[in-house]
Amino acid sequence: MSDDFDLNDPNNVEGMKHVRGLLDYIGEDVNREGLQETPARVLAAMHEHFSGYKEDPRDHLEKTFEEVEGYDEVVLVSDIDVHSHCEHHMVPFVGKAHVAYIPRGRVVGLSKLARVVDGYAKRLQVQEKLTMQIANAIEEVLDPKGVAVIIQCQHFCMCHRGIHKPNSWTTTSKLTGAFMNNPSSRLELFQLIGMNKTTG
Ligand SMILES: Nc1nc2c(ncn2[C@@H]2O[C@H](COP(=O)(O)OP(=O)(O)OP(=O)(O)O)[C@@H](O)[C@H]2O)c(=O)[nH]1
Ligand SMILES: [Zn+2]
Repeated sequence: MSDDFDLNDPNNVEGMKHVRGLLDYIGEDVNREGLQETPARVLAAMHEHFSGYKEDPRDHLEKTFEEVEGYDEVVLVSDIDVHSHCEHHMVPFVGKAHVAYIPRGRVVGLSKLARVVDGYAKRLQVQEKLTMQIANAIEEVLDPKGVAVIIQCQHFCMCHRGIHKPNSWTTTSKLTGAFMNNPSSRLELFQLIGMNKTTG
């Protein structure tokens, strides 16, 4: 159990009651030994999974660096692990995000792009909205010459329940500025990502 989880906090007391209700709902004996700490563990896990509500991910992009000798080519951070939860079923969707931008005079710390992804992913989401929120944040704060966000995920609600298609992947993308308007920038992006995609 994480040290900062307070069993006596009224919010947590109430939350644990709800988890016990769900355990009862699925037919469990809520009093058996193995489940004694489960309600608290579930809440602590939810704090982690949904920590994004406590932040404005755009804040991560405020600090920038200008001493980059005028670098104005593609900056791509690829294969950023995504772990989010769909808002329809509250089950995970997991995969990768590729985030790129073309700077206009200043660059941002590379880790901050992954922090923006996490800040929005750690909420209840739909993949399309997650894609747009990341792209909009970079667009608004950095005002770059172009932004590209491509997300590829497996949705547990589609893979492990319902239609049961465990091999299905969902790809979403948002391209702006040069990535949208300039075919050679787009081609370069896809080559850098290794997707070899040549959408025209
Ligand atoms: N567009 C979009 N749909 C999603 C996402 N995550 C889950 N879904 C879909 O949300 C839909 C919810 O459909 P409903 O018919 O209301 O719910 P359901 O009866 O549980 O649907 P099934 O999954 O088909 O059994 C499903 O088709 C899911 O595949 C997402 O990120 N984007
Ligand atoms: Zn779902």
